[in-house]
Amino acid sequence: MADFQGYLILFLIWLVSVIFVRTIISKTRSKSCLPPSPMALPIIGHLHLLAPIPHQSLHKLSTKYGPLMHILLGSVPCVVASSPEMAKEFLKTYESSFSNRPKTAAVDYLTYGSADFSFAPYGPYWKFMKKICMSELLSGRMLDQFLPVRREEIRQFLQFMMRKVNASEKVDVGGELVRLTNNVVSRMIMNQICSNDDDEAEEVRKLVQAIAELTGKFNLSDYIWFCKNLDLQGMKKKLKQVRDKFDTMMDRIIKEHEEARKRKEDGGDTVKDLLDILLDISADENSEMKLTRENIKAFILLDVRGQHFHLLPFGSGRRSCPGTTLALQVVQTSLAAMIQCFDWKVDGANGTVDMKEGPGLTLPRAHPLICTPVPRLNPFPSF
Ligand code: HEM
Repeated sequence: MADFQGYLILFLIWLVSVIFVRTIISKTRSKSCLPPSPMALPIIGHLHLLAPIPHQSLHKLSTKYGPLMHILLGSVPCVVASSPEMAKEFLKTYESSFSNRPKTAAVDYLTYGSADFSFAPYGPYWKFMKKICMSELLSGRMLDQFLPVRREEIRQFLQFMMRKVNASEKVDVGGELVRLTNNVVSRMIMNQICSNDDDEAEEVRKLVQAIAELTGKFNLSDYIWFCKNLDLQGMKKKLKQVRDKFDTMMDRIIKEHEEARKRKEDGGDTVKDLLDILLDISADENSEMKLTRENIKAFILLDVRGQHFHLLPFGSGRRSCPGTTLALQVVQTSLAAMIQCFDWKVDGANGTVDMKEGPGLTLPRAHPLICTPVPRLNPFPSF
C-alpha cells in the first residue's frame, strides 16, 4: 500500500511538471512570435501610453519600436502597422485575414446587433451589401441622378456665405461644411433636408452628433475584462436614449416613404432615393438575401483611392470606403467653389490656421475654424 502511494505521488509530480514546463514553453514560443512591444502594465496593458490623442501616441511609439508593434488595449491584443510597406501587408497581401472590424459595445447596440454594413463581419451579408452599394446605392448612374441635389446644396452654401458677407459676420467653416454634407447625404438617402431651421432639424443634428460621440468614446467594458458587465461610465443608458430617438425618427420616415410609394404605384417617374431602393430590396421575395427593417435602419445610421499606401484617407482593399466617388465629387467641388468665390480671413491667432487635433474617430479639429469670408467674385450678381 505504501509503495502504491509513493508511485501515485511520483506520478502526480511528473504530471504537474510536464504541464508546467509545456505551458512555459508554449508561452515563450508564442511571445517570441509577436512583434516588439513596450512594457505593459497589469490590467490596463498599454492604455496609459495612448493619451491624449491615440494616433499621435502610436506614431511616437512606432519611432521607437518600429513599423510593426504589438500592444495591449487593456486585455485586448492589438498589432499596429505604421509604414506604407506594413499597411500594404495588412490591406493587400494578407487582406483576407484582416477583413473584420473590432466590435465595441456602443457600435453593436446602436447598429441593432451589428446589423449594419460598415461594422458587419466579413461574410455573406457584407458581400451582399457591398454588391448593392456598388451596383445600385452609390453607382455612377445613381450619383449622376443626384447631381441636381449636390448642385443645389452647394448653391445654398455659397448663398449662406454671401449673406454672412453682407452682414459682416464670421462663420464656423467646419460646422457649415458638416451641414452641407449632412444635407447632401440625407437628401440622397431619404429625401430629407437637415438645414431648415425648425426644431426637428436641430433634433437630427443633435442625434448625429450624439451617435458620433458615443461610437468614438473609449468604453472601459470593451477593453478591461472584469469591467465587461459593469457599466461604470453609464454608457448603456445614453446608448438606449439615442437609439430609441433614432428608432422613432426612422419608423416615421419609413412610414412616410411607404405611403408615398403606395400613392406612386400607379405610375410616375419621380427619382427614387436610397431608402426607396432598400425598401424595394427588402420587399423582393427573390432577393439573394432578406433585408430586415433593422438592416435598413442600421445601414442608414452610420453614415485618393488607396493604391499608394502612403495616404489612405478612404482606407484600402475590400473594406475601403464605398462612398469615395461621391465624397470626392462633393469635397473637390465645394473646395473649388469656396476658393473661387471667397478669400477666407482667419479669426484670431495672427491669421494663421490652428491645426491642433482633437480626439475622435474622424480626426476633428481641437478648436473650430472661424473665418470671415471676403468675396472675390459674386456668383449670384442679383443676390
Ligand atoms: C471625405 C469623406 C469620406 C472619408 C474621408 C471616408 C473615409 C472612410 C474610411 C477611412 C473608411 C474605412 C476604410 C477601411 O477600413 O479600410 C470608410 C468606410 C466606409 N465609408 Fe467612408 N468616407 C467618406 C465618405 C463616405 C460617404 C459619402 C459614404 C456613403 C454615402 C461612406 C460610406 C462608407 C461605408 C459604408 C464604409 C464601410 C465599408 C466596409 O466596411 O466595407 N463614406 N470610409
